[in-house]
Amino acid sequence: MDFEVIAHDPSSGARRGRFVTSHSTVETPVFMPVGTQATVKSLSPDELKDLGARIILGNTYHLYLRPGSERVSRLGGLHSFMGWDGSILTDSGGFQVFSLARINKIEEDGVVFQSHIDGSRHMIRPETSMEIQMHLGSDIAMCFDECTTYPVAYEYARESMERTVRWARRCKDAHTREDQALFGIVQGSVFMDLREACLEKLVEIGFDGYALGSLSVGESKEQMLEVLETMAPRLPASHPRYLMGVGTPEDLVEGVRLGVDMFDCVMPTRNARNGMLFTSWGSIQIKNSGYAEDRNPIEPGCTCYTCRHFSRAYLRHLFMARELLAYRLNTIHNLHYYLNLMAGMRKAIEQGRFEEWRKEFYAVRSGDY
Ligand SMILES: Nc1cc(N)c2c(=O)[nH][nH]c(=O)c2c1
Ligand SMILES: [Zn+2]
Repeated sequence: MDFEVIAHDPSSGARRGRFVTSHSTVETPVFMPVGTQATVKSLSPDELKDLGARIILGNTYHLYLRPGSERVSRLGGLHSFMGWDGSILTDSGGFQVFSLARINKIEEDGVVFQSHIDGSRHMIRPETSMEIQMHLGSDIAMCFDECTTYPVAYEYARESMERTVRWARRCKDAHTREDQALFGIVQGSVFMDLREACLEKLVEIGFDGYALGSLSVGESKEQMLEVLETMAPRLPASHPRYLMGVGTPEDLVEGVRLGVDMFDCVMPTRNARNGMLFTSWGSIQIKNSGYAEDRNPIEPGCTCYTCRHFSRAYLRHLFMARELLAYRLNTIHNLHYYLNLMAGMRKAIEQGRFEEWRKEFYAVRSGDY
């Protein structure tokens, strides 16, 4: 998968890039909406496309358990199964296995766990994760890894990171699908020596892109920023840099400033379903009674379908009545906000004015995060 850096911002590590998969051209920096169970919740592929999404994320753990990756393969692969003709990145399965399933044991060979759906016992090995993702047919697969929680003891973080590197080597050896890129995931928690050692070993193995995992898992913003400031610039400049599972609008801006190219996070879609709507000055909780007769759109000037057609009063009514349309309209707005934020940063980098854009971004925010 060829990654091209088109422009560098003169006053930060921000960069504008592009990569092409067999399904779409992806302009970076990019935000990937999360499509956990072969759907970005409540939206159709056409609506995603209209919002400007060109790559989405699928969860390997979920799709393996239901409907099953071999079934998806028999049905033509994930793109045709879900009717999405853009690009798809599937995560490693590492995160959900460690965060959702009941872990029975982590051993050198892989992880034995019980399904959160029916309690059935499974074992995912690095080779299994590769088989699942090759069956799904995503454009980008992620190496199987252990996503460590926070806090974690240094000794455990070291052993886990070293195992993740051995698993990455096994993933590379087991990955045989030519039309699918494979990214390595840098682990090591908040310990910089472990992070740097991990990156060095992953680069020796050689991947199509490099991700930073186990961030935004409970560490402080300062700790996350410290890892980002140390590691993002060290990820190979000629390859896509991917910050997994992050984050708030501010996290995206700081990640781009430090040279990150790809992001995914459930925040815009999950918060939409909880009635938390993003705006340029911060966020609004639509259920607040103050919006009961507010004829304004979520954000005056927002060009999304929701803001062009509906008032806060109506959106509050739908949310209080638990109408399904509430989740759809809120999701459309929040994803539009995130995708539009990335488009604004891409344009600012092209124009060499990212720092100026960043100052404007913070100037209008009320910091209510
Ligand atoms: N926030 C995160 C989301 C994820 N899907 C992952 C992952 O798949 N692997 N490893 C990770 O560290 C990780 C972190
Ligand atoms: Zn809007």
